[in-house]
Amino acid sequence: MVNTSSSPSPVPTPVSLTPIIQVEDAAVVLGGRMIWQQVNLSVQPGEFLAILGPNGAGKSTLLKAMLGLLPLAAGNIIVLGHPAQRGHVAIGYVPQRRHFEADVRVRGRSIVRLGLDGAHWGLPLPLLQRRKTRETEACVQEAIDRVGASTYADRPIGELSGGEQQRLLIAQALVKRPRILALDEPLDSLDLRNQQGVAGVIRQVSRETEAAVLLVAHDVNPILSAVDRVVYVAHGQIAVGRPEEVITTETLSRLYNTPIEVLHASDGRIVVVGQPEEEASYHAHRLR
Ligand SMILES: Nc1ncnc2c1ncn2[C@@H]1O[C@H](COP(=O)(O)OP(=O)(O)OP(=O)(O)O)[C@@H](O)[C@H]1O
Repeated sequence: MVNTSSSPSPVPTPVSLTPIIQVEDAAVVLGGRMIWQQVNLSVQPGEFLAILGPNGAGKSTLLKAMLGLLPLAAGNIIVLGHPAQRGHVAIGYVPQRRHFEADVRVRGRSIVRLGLDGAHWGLPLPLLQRRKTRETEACVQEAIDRVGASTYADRPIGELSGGEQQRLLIAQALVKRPRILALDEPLDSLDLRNQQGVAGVIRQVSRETEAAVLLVAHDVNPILSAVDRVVYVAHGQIAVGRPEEVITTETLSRLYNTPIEVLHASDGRIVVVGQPEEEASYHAHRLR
């Protein structure tokens, strides 16, 4: 495994030295297959980490393991000083592929408020009866303002664009002022401008609130200027470090154990060439 803790050019250490998440020699097995193993990772408050890798590599699995949603086959994951635990109140989570159909009439503001009502892990449940205290509404408004959604927060969510819905879902995850923000492919299906916009919002939130961000993405390019470090998941292992340290021909070839070429386009984009199919290259090795 490549890990910058032993790299000659270490990642600048954020102000706090106490990790908010510590992953130690962790492994996950699903359906009799080793998804990844010997994973070591330390996340500091205020850090923005992108979890990258090909389809099926185990990115969502890594996020879910850190959220205590999946059991480990080996190792430990410590979150805020305790073993990773499902439903931690200090974690805001936006699961993969959530969107609202056009006929959903619930206002965006109500979707954000659900983050305070205990229905924030999973699809919104029928609206719970609750008292609209001034404090509650102030928290909801603060989260809406943070993601820049105040102009459309009172419209039915089903009428909003994918990018607008995504901002409101992030606001829902933010409403309890979490210390960790876990976002599974929040940029999926957005155009480039919206990807960069949402990434910028997340970056700003993390700077202002010191929340650690774990963001699963397929493409590093829209978030390149926002992230501190990347966690590249491939071939059952991870590589961790700054994008320019990890997304290199040398590191990715070592990770995949096959020649990979990393090209830099004239517009600054990074292109990874020769990435093997994850299913064929690693997961074909079933555990006995
Ligand atoms: N509950 C499960 N039981 C068995 N296998 C599973 C289960 N959940 C996920 N997997 C498998 O684990 C592997 C990793 O899945 P995961 O969703 O973490 O990948 P990913 O990198 O997030 O992929 P994608 O980019 O396609 O979302 C995949 O091969 C998937 O089929």
